[in-house]
Amino acid sequence: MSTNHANADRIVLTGLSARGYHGLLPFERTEGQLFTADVTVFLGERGTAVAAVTDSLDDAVNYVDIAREVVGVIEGEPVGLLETLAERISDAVLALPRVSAVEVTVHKPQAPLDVAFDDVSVSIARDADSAAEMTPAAEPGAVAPAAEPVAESRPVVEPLAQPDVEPAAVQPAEAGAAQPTVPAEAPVVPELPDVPDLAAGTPVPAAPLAAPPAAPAGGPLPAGPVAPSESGVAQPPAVAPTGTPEAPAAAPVPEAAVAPVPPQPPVDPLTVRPQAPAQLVIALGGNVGGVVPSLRTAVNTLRQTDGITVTTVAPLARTAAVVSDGVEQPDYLNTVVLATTTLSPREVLAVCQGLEAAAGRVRTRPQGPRTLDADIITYEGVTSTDPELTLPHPRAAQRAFVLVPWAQADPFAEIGDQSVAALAESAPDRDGVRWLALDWLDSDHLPALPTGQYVAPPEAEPEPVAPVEPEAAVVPESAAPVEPVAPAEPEAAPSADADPAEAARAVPAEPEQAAQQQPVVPAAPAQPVPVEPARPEPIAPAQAEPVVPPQPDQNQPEPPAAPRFSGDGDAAGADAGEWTAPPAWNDVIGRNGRDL
Ligand SMILES: Nc1ncnc2c1ncn2[C@@H]1O[C@H](COP(=O)(O)OP(=O)(O)OP(=O)(O)O)[C@@H](O)[C@H]1O
Ligand SMILES: Nc1nc2c(c(=O)[nH]1)N=C(CO)CN2
Repeated sequence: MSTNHANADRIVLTGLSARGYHGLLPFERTEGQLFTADVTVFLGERGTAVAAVTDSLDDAVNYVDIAREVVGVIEGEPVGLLETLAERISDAVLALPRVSAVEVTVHKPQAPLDVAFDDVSVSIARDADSAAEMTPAAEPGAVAPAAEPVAESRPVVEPLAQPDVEPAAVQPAEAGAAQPTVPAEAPVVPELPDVPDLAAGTPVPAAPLAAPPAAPAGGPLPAGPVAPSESGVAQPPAVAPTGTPEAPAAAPVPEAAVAPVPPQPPVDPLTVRPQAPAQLVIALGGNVGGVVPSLRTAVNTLRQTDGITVTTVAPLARTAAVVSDGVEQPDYLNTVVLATTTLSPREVLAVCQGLEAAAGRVRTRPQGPRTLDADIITYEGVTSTDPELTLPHPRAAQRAFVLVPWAQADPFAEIGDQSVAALAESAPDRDGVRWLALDWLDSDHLPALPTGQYVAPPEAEPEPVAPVEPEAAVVPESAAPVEPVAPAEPEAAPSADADPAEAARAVPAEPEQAAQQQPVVPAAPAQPVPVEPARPEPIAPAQAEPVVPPQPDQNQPEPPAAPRFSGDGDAAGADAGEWTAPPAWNDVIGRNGRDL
């Protein structure tokens, strides 16, 4: 940076992050990884003076434009070196009006190093004059301007926080790799080995897991919370596990600079811990037993798990069961936990499976009823098609029972570049989201309705079927058309005093949508049903509490007949098949699923 800008007005943006495909290794070009840029933009002669007076963006440099330029370069044409990336960012920012100089630091925190490290970055400083002096034909960033003082033009590569790095492990990698567009003298500071690598290098797998070759997909995993080891930070997991990373032959490194590392089998990237805490989204749900205590226990366990930091817990949603086999199920309670983690993806999966086991989950069939389901929805920077751990979760983007609470917790969340909030509204089961409870973790007064099935009002005049036993009787709320479910705004969430009948009215309006959902049971039976308070799960947490039973609606008219419904996806009430009494809600919530 030129010293004449030292006191200049400036705009500073830090941590501008995007996924890029820069690097010398083939998998970096195919899988991509996180790049972050810090940019200090020095303003021209008048600095911010004019804008400060006019208060008009027309007289300012819009930081939105700066961010767009930077992210555009990161997401744009892949380059091999951080130096090149920094130069291109510098060029793009300098091209903005009123920018006189710029300082750029590019971070690559997931660089494929085979040692523990926090970050690697390249910093450059450029001013508009020196940029203009650059050879027009040259690739941006390819050639440092001759007129620029070396001290200013030379990229500074800063491997950070690497106290344990063995000298032999520090290799000129990106810098030393033959790059035709980079002048030989440019990157003189050795960069940590941005090379080797998944294929021939020695990334540090997560400590509790077996060595990479011994950690096949689906291999044994620790069944409970996992504490990260001090030294377990390793190369980033931004690699699809299905592809075998190629040997680094494509990234030639000077012979003498290569540490003698014996060839090793590829590492399963899902066993690798992130170098910086990775964003994590976990979905929790259950429809059997004491679901609320189970969910609370799961959240508390996550909070207490070393290597996981829970940042947000979404509202609790009551949702119609989404099933693939047409077999009816009680409604679910669902929530989503946002966290950061220093655990590897497989370690997080092990934690999730530990939560399920602790909740007494027994797998009956795929997507069957369960005391607790804990799925990893996204793990920052990791995509995987491994059936043992598919990331992002392959069905999450179509599941309102995940998307709705997730969007409540993070309105700007994205999955696969799509807005979670937008997906939530169009998800097929959107109308099956009956309500949300905001304070479900702490409230002594849970919404009146626990899980339990809900029957949509029959559409056609129901034919009498069989006399309905009072215990088994389930009563349609109304045979009249009902209002569609209101968008799940937090304000609309029922309070602890919510009227069960009110919630019961929240049924799908569309017959087709109703047909996609489970046959449902009225939440507010006309006659009181024997209600057992929910017994805590065996592993119930200290604050486990019985769920408030629904109150019968005394104003409810007697039903003319038991509702008919189809278990095979026909519209509720339109099926001529045998009517079966679904389990009353208290069967589900209070008896730990024994009657299912
Ligand atoms: N992202 C993921 N999160 C959790 N489990 C996953 C994930 N990807 C794959 N799996 C695997 O899925 C297997 C089945 O999980 P589970 O029994 O919870 O499925 P399910 O709940 O019936 O269906 P769904 O996955 O549609 O929610 C697990 O053994 C696990 O290894
Ligand atoms: N509403 C709802 N439906 C489901 C759920 C769930 O959590 N909520 N989980 C499933 C399998 O994981 C299948 N169906």
